[in-house]
Amino acid sequence: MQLLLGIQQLMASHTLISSSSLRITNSMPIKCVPSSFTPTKAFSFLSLSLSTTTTTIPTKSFQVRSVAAPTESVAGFDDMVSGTQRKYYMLGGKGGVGKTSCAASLAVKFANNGHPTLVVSTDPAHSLSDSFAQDLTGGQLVPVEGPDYPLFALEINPEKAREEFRNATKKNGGTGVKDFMDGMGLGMIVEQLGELKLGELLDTPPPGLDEAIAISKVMQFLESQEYSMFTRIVFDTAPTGHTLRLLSLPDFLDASIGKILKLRQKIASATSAIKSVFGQEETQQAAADKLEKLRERMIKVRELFRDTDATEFVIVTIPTVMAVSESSRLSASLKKENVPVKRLIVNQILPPSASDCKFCAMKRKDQMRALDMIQNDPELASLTMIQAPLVDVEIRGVPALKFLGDIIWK
Ligand SMILES: Nc1ncnc2c1ncn2[C@@H]1O[C@H](COP(=O)(O)OP(=O)(O)OP(=O)(O)O)[C@@H](O)[C@H]1O
Repeated sequence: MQLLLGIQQLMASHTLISSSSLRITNSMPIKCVPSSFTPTKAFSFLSLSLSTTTTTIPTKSFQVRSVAAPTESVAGFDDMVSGTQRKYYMLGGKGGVGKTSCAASLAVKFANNGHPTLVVSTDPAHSLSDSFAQDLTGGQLVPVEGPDYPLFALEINPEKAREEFRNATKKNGGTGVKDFMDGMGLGMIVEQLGELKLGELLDTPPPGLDEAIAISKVMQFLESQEYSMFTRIVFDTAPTGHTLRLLSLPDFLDASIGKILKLRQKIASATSAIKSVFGQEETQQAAADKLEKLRERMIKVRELFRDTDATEFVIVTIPTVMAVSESSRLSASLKKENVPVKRLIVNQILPPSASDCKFCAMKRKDQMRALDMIQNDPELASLTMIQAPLVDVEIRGVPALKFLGDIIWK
């Protein structure tokens, strides 16, 4: 009820804050919060003021300007929604900025516009269930209730996926092989395998590995008929650090697995007779096939990331210096890796207020500084900036996500 109230109130103010090109000024006649407030109360208070004020809003004083100066204009939601060929959207950024909320809102909007949509979480923290306020756990396709057309969610369990990977590679590069090879005087080959650092990778996997394997798992799913219906796939990715490592992983794993497979082929003839005696040949072959499949999928993941026709990476940030700095680094890395990035969502911007209290005035000033920083950042200034307001209640459930989606995706 409270959520609906907040949403209705925000809808009333929607015309004031929804445009990506609107500048938020302090000229609107909205009361500010009393000095003894908590942040949560403060924003409820703001929206309450929005709904109860009877003063005419001086729209003239509400300046319109382009906050970011995109070098090339980026088509809006009409373009994102057009066509039935499959498109992938990956949303990423610093932890807690609103990646899941933005990804879920985009998925709802696609589904409401007629696209059978899949939203996938590769973030080990998994907040899709919380965001949709529905149980979407289990690592399987789960239908999301609410949108007009089919929307399914998939929360990949990176732990489970990594375990499968570990089991497959252990048979080739793990201790079982080492003992076996040592016994045959072929220990130096194992040393060569050691140089590939695959064992190290599996014992202390870098955070991006989970993500890479999770996405590889998604690719595996997507090869199946069951998934062919989806024309839009939205990824809610793990925080920035994971994403950056993920980008370099397909190349690394591709090279490592490639070398392992080559080495394996080299020794295959020398050891096949012995292996057949020990009855291990079949298992080895099965493991090698699994590795080869993983490698093929890694190549597909790498290609997918760079496919400008099918993929777009959307950076989500908040107006703070720290988040903007991180977004700038993320944007630079994505560009370096040739991953298509066009849009930057600046989430949680303070809604307009006529008479800010000290706290709100400071906060607003701080946010404006961060927005200016974006304008002057060589990596971010060229992206199309989408501003999303800080809403007075948590965004949970399909109606709330639809509301947020209508503000962000235009
Ligand atoms: N514009 C907004 N107004 C108000 N609350 C918001 C807004 N955007 C996100 N939130 C809230 O902020 C919290 C974090 O959002 P979300 O889970 O989407 O972030 P995230 O970047 O995916 O986090 P994580 O990195 O932990 O996965 C949630 O409680 C969400 O409801």
